[in-house]
Amino acid sequence: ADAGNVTTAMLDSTAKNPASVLSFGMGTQGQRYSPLTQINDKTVAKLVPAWSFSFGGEKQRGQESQPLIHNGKMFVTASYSRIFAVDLKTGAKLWKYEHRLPDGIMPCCDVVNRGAALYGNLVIFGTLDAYLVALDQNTGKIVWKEKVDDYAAGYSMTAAPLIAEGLLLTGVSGGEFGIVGRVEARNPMTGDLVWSRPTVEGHMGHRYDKDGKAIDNGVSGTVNKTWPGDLWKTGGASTWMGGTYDPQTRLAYFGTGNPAPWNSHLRPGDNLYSSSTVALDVKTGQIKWAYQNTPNDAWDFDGANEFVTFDMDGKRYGGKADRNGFFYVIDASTGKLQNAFPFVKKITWASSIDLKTGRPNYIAAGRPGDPTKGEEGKKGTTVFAAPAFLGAKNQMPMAYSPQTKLFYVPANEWGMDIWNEPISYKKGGAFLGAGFTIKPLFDDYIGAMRAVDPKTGKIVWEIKNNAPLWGGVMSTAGNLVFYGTPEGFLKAVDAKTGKELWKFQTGSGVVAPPVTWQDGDTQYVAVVSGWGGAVPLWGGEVAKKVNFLEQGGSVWVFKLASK
Ligand SMILES: O=C(O)c1cc(C(=O)O)c2c(n1)C(=O)C(=O)c1cc(C(=O)O)[nH]c1-2
Repeated sequence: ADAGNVTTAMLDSTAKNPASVLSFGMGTQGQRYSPLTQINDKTVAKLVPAWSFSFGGEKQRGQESQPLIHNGKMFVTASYSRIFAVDLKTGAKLWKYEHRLPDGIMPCCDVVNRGAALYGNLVIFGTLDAYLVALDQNTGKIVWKEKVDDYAAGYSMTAAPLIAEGLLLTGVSGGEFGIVGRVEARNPMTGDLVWSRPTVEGHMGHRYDKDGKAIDNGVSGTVNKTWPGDLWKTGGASTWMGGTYDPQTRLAYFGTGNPAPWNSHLRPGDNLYSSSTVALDVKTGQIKWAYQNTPNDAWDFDGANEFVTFDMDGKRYGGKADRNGFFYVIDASTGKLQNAFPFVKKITWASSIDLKTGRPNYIAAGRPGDPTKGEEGKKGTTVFAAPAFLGAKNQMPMAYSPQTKLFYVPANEWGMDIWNEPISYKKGGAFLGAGFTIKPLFDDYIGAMRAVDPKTGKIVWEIKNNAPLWGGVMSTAGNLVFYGTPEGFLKAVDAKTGKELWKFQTGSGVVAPPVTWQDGDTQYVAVVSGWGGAVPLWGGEVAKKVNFLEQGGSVWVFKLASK
């Protein structure tokens, strides 16, 4: 494995350097593709555990972390803002850091963390009370610690930070509490703020320097143009899944979450830049382009999902499997929509996306009613909507394979009854103005691992899964796709056909993405196991149906038996 300090050049080429996993996404562009072939469609049947490491204690719940691999060590975060360094050869603990969390943290969707970032000699991660902590990779000692925002106002951090062009780029969580989403850039070695860019219009003409002074952004905007009154001040659009970065376009891409509150009748207008992808100039924070997936979002569809860049017909595009059920292919340099097609069977809020205007063709009856009309007492008319608010795809990252030219999307088929209620903003209170009941659509499955062709919009193959899929995906040059299931399995399937080739029971549900690397002559695969995340908390009937595994907290490492 690589030794020494992690540099920008190493991060920009980590996808091509199979000795390490230096960033979330297995490369900042987030393809989650490995060129390694020792473990392949012919050999994978011989994959066996090399070691397993327990996160221990009573603190379990959702484990969504993607491990990082560098310099003979694994860096893996765990629930409740913990991080471990583990010896790659032996699986022995090298150090552990447990952030001291105050009472009253408010993560909406479990006490999760999705991973850390590596830079220089540091490993950096965000905490549930909205701090960033940078530790020495060798000792686990704190090098710097910065408060990002006020947890009592609903701010938290669950995403892995992104390093691009030598800067640390992070988002914030808290869309359900009416926080204001933003992207921040810091000096990764010191934690000093370089710029901060809010993702809610009203702040639209501005970004902020390190002293909080507004600087013209170069993107013109008008306060109140897409937000009524003062609602933009509590407008959500949180950047809770973090971002990706493409060294070719030199842009960082951040998805933005739902506009707050959920009740869309309180905020007529598009509510920019909620439920969008924003492309940022890394050095300045200027928004180079923005594309809104769900203008005036009424279903908590968010737009937070990852934008993964790839080559098609000699051009650079980004793919995004949105919670709203459509898969978008967008010019990564300009933001121009190239294609948008459904990747789930049932979508009730829009019939299609107009490729000329980039806007959805709404189905009016798909929008929950206005409580001020008093249709159902204080509630607005309840509608059945699909996808459910937990999305056609949620936080679990998809993969792209340049070999098969397919995206591998962990999709879910479900709907919900949803209605609106009156609501006003109160600091630290849930800011929804809506209620819901999630419902399965089919008897035999909710999850569906789907191979999606970005060019044709065709689903090339699918594998149904009883429970909702909530872990991420990895593709490899060995013609393999790896993914985990809430039923506890890590699976390997044929990337071209979807045929199942191998599976292993990890002992708890898998809601985290696998990784692979090669140390000397041996290829390894790792995945974190530990059931949790939003489904058991918010899934209602669905959660009852799938809560069949105990909680857990461990990381599993595999290699071929003959090695
Ligand atoms: O709006 C937000 O700030 C925000 C944050 C998070 C989060 O940080 O985990 C989730 C969501 N929204 C969300 O809508 C959602 O469905 C969700 C699922 C999960 C999860 O980890 O399982 N987190 C979140």
